[in-house]
Amino acid sequence: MNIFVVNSGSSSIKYQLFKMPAKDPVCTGLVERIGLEKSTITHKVFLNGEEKVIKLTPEGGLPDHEAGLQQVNTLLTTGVLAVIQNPQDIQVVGHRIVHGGETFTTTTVIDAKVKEDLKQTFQLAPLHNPASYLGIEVAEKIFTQATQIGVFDTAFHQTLPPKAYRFAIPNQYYTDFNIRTYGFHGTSHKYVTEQAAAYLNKPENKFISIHLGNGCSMAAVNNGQSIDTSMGFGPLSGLIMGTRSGDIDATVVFYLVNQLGYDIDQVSNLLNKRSGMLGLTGQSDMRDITQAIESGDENAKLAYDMYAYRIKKYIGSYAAVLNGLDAIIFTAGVGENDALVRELVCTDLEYLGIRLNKEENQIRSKQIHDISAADSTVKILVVPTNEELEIARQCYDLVQ
Ligand SMILES: Nc1ncnc2c1ncn2[C@@H]1O[C@H](COP(=O)(O)OP(=O)(O)O)[C@@H](O)[C@H]1O
Ligand SMILES: CC(=O)OP(=O)(O)O
Ligand SMILES: [Mg+2]
Repeated sequence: MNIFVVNSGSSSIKYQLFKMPAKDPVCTGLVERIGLEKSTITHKVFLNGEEKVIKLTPEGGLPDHEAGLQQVNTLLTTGVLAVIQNPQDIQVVGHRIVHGGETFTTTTVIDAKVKEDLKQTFQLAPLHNPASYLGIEVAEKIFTQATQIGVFDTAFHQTLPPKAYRFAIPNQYYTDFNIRTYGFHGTSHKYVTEQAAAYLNKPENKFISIHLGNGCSMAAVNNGQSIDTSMGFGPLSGLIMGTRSGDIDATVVFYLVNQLGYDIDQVSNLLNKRSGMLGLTGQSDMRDITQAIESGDENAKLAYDMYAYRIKKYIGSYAAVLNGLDAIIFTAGVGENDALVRELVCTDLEYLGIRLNKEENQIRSKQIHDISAADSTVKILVVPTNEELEIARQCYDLVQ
């Protein structure tokens, strides 16, 4: 079964094509800088164990998601590296959807009613859900024979107990307006904790999963069930991220509005798009910020310390709610690649039984990698995430 997985961001599309049940993708790709001048498409095809890469910079850029996916369709269907004959060969398109709200608690076939309901979630995840919706509309036009399926970041966190997901505001805000913690990156937290359980041969386990990409979140996972997580009602709270503030006292919002005259859109723009590492250092990509540290930039150093300190506080908190700890898991772009972040996080956590092997920490690997010292009672693992594979699996299970 040909399952095409689409992970639409506000200015990017990640995709993978699977011939399920095989778990290795036939091709993968990334469309970047949609809506800007220098859009790029990096398309990789895997043929007999070999990787062939096509890099495109379309003339005049890619104005929108439709243009991006149309180009991807051309790459899939034409030339010597074509992987399907025509778009009708795709039976399922699996979409990553960040926020499912109260309505979508599990993997769902997308029809007109679902699309209507999805619009209600736009203001809950303004950076993400409108882009996913666009991705669905475009995929419907191109892959006309395919069943479109949504896989929600929030679904894995449905097991949170009320004491973790409720806010201490009057009950009516929960009962009437569904204001509660939902949690995000669930597909990734699920995937990496399952991988870790298999790797450690520990079906019963207490794990802390640390997903550090552009968006960052942590989850306390007990025997495969999420019991607490750092993102909340929307994907803004918790850890310090590329451009998002993470946890911040709500009093700051009142002050911005009442004293500095901000309107609410300006506050949202500030906290979602201009804060986090970008606000602290002027850059949001950790590779650039590491370079700044190397050239002696004090702001960059402080920002790294703050970033790691926030993660450390959540590790302490989740070790407490789990009442024990078998492993902490680093994943996603920063978690998998940034040795300095991992070292800062793991320093001075001996009390919890966390001891890093600094040499192993420097080694890059595409496989699961144990970076804990021999005397660490808690395993420290780097587990490459694969949200697209997890989405493909869930789609396959649903249509089988
Ligand atoms: N080699 C690297 N060293 C440090 N950070 C990296 C490296 N490669 C990627 N990153 C970080 O990973 C981030 C992207 O992570 P990713 O999981 O792809 O995020 P998203 O899915 O949210 O776009 C980049 O913004 C960058 O900060
Ligand atoms: C939920 C979320 O923050 O997603 P991303 O990391 O892809 O921005
Ligand atoms: Mg991501």
